[in-house]
Amino acid sequence: MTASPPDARPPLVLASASPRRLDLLARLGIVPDRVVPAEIDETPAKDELPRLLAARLAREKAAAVAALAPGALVLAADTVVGAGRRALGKPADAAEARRFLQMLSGRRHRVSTGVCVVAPDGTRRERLVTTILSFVQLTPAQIEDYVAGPEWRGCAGGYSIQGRAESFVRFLSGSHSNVVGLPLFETAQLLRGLGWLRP
Ligand SMILES: Cc1cn([C@H]2C[C@H](O)[C@@H](COP(=O)(O)OP(=O)(O)OP(=O)(O)O)O2)c(=O)[nH]c1=O
Repeated sequence: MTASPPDARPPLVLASASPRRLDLLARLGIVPDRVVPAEIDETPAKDELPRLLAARLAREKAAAVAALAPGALVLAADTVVGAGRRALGKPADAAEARRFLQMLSGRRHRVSTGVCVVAPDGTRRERLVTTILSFVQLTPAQIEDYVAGPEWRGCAGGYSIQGRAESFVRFLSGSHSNVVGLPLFETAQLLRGLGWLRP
């Protein structure tokens, strides 16, 4: 009889260029074996709802990287800010970040993250997590000040809750890590469900 190898888990590939996702996984004690950012078109389809966009893009990122990483367990995510029916992705420039913050000021909005895992045998598991937030009314000076800094860059909705923008958040209901880019409770559940993480 041959003994099973000490760690028979497939290698984990994180399909993301986001340093936030790497940091969040580290909080679960997980260090991916490889990081392979997915190159996909993130343009929303016409009238696509924000949360459905997040789910679709996570699925597409996972599929794109799974095709490049046979034998691996691939984890991908996508975070979208939803202001009503409008999906706010990563602002292209400061002017767009300013418009996004004006839109979010004094309002309730949702942040949705799609998480998709593809196992080596092609099994796909997904979760879609939504957090509800409410921003205080921002003054024009607050918005200008924020946009003059670096924290809006690369962040859906033009803000980063892990920085100064936490002071804009009057109310949050749901997962905080979901807003930062990866809902940790649900991600751990997915990995446990596939037997990759111990129960
Ligand atoms: C709302 C919000 C978003 N974000 C980040 C999380 C995501 O990195 C980013 C949303 O863009 P995504 O397209 O989800 O991710 P990404 O482009 O950074 O990385 P990749 O596509 O390679 O996985 O916004 C924060 O860090 N803090 C916040 O408060």
